[in-house]
Amino acid sequence: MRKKIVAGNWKMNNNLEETEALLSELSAKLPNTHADVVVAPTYVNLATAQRNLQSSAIKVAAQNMHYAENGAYTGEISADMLLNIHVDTVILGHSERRSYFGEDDALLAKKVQTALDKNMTIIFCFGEELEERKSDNHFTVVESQLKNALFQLDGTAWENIVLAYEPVWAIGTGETATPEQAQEMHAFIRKTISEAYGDAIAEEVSILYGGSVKPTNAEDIFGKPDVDGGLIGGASLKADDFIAIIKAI
Ligand SMILES: O=C[C@H](O)COP(=O)(O)O
Repeated sequence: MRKKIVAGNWKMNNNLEETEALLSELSAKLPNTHADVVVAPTYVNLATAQRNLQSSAIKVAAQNMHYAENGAYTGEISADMLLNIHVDTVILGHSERRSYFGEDDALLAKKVQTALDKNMTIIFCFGEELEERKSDNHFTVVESQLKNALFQLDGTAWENIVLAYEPVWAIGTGETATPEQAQEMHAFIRKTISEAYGDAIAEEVSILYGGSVKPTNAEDIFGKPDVDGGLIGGASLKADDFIAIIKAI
């Protein structure tokens, strides 16, 4: 049965002290849950987070990585550097990486391949912009994001991939996709995977929703059959909100 996952993407927030305080509050308040709980602090605090969570059920993920093994890539982080500090999960393709740092499908395909070569778990983000939804192109956009970055992989790769559908118009805006919009897109994503890889693989892939998930809407969104959890931004920075979202699953 596919996994339920609640992941917190802390983006460029929280200094060292704030990171440690949030981690200890989350550890202390973490409810019993069947879901995997993941947090993705900023790079400089990853090793600390990993150390502080050694005896916790909360997993640590990185927010990005480079595709190269090592070398002259100023400001970048490799898969081996993450694995060296025992971080084996990485978020790739977040819309902020795509729009502010020019990451396109071709680059993401390389990053995905490197992460898979290193046997890492990938939380792969994608989703349409507002104009694309308004012009009724959201299904086409999502399909092409998936096909361009992921559909060159063989079937076994999907064991290491978690999808995160994040409509860009819902990220940090307070405007959430309705549970029905999320379900409609998640069902479309699963059908698209099924057509390419077959039902068995499509049924096992966890598909998270991201975009203004809050304690007040989490239960309705997570209640939809093709929504397997969430990638949470703003609300994951407040322990009580994040815990409430975990409880909602
Ligand atoms: O990675 C998380 C998403 O960008 C969602 O962010 P948000 O919950 O602040 O809208």
